[in-house]
Order: sequence, then C-alpha cells, then structure tokens
Amino acid sequence: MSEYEVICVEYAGAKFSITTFGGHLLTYIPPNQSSDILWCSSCHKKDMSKSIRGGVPVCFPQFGHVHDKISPQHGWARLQKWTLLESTERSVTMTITSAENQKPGRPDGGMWPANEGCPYRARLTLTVSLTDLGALSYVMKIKNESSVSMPYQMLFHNYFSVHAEAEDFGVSGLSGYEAIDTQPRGREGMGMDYGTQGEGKIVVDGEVDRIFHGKGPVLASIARGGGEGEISVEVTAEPAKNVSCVVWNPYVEKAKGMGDFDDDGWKGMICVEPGLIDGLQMLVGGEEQILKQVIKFSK
Ligand SMILES: O=P(O)(O)OC[C@H]1O[C@H](O)[C@H](O)[C@@H](O)[C@@H]1O
Repeated sequence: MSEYEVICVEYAGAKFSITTFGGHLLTYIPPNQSSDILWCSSCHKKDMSKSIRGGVPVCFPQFGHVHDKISPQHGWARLQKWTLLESTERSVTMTITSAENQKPGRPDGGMWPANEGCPYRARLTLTVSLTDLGALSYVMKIKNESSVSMPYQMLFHNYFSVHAEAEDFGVSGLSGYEAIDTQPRGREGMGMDYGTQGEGKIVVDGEVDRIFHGKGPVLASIARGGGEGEISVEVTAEPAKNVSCVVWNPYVEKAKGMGDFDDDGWKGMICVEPGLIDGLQMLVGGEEQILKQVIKFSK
C-alpha cells in the first residue's frame, strides 16, 4: 500500500482506519470491543489491482455494470487514489474528482461518456468520524462541478462481520420494501421480482443478492448471530431521496469462484449496502447531494 496512506483514529473508546486507496474504510471497532465489526477477506488483492474485498468500498458513479462492460463494475471511485484533506482527533476527510479519472485512452467513469467531451465533473468528499458515544458517522457529499445535469448512482458497500449460519443471525428493517434479485436468473434476465419484503428477517440459506427499494431513509439492523450483538445502519439523504439497500452473501459456489474471497468466507459476512440506486439519479449543475450513514453496535 506504500503509495497509499492509512489513517487510524481512536476516540471515545472506538477505533477506525481508512486508506486513500478508494477512500476505503478498512476497520471499525466500536467502544469497549476487541474486534472489528467490519469483515475483510484474508485473501483480498494487496496490489491494489482490485478494490479491497471487505470494509466499506464506495460505488460511484454507478452500482454494478453498465451496458458498455468496459467501465469498471461499481465505478471508478473505489479504485482510485483519494486526496487526504484533513485528519483530526476524531475524523478523517478525503476527496476525489472525476477529472482525476479523465485520462486519455481509457473510458471514463462508468456510465459516463468517454473522457473526451465528457461534460460531467463530480467531486466526492467523504468524512468519517466517531461520535461522542463512539458510533461511526460516514458522510459522502457529491458536488456537481459542471453546469449540466449529471446522472449518477452511489452506494456504500458495507461488509459486516457476522455468523451467517447461526440461528440468531438475520437482517431486519427492510419490511415493506420492494425486493428484486440483482442477478439475471429471473424472467428473461430481468431479475427476479420477490415482491414486497415481509416481516421476517433476511437470512442466508443460499446466495442472497437482492435490491430493496424503499421510500425515504433506511434503518436496517443486523443481528450478528452467535449472541454477538446487533449492528444498526441508519441512512439519510440530504436533500431527501429514496434510499435503497442491497443485501448480498455469495454463499458456497460463488465464494469459491472468487479469487479474492476465502472459500468459507461467506459464513462470516453479510453485505448490507445502502445507496441511491433506484434508477438513475440526476444532480443539477452546481448542486450537492449528501448521503450519510451512522453505524452503531450494541451487545
Ligand atoms: O465483486 P464486486 O465487484 O466487489 O461486487 C460484489 C457484489 O456487489 C453487490 O453486492 C452486487 O449486488 C453483487 O452482485 C456483487 O457480486
């Protein structure tokens, strides 16, 4: 990681670490805990040729692939070097602009047109901090620095450390959301429509890869299983927008097929990923959009 900085913060009994590679949050240990509640693969790529498999990668300017298939899955923001703006006793702020990715000879920024003539200019500014009670606040601001409206999507790809096979494991808080399978295994490759999510917890009994579209903010909670407490993720957008949430666990076969994923790593993780991904989002020239998540742990 030599060309990338790793910044460690300890405040109110809690700790986090973050790197300038991808503006990637690596670890978060809540107050009075000895272990990380974020999960990271033991065999993730250490040469930065891929996004780190764990912690919190950010997906921007799109979630998933776009039609050209040349643009990187989940966008460029998680693959580039961010600039450290400020580091205080309880917070770290980093930034990146799309201009830094408009290099000759490569497609620019996912869903956006190739660099030459690309009219969009985005600045992302991420501030991660610890609250007085040691909760983790993660705030992303997108500014459209161009004069034209800019299409985008953004998502926080949180990997949490859990016991996915335990009876007391499960994700709740998404009841009433419209659930769609992200994989093309449903009707004619359009994704399977699961209908409205019921009251039950989401568990891992096979590959789980679903998008939940809701109306308004998100408050999801994850019972970690094995009596290891509960994580809550509270997400708000300013100005207000509908926040969606992806829940992902690759299960046995897909985990084995990924070179940077431990074969049985699926047993120890769940991704709960809030984002602005209900269709294309538009940001007017000169305007800002904030998406914020607060992660808390209770035993
Ligand atoms: O392997 P990555 O590009 O990091 O993507 C990891 C996963 O991200 C999301 O959760 C998607 O819904 C999954 O379909 C995808 O497999």
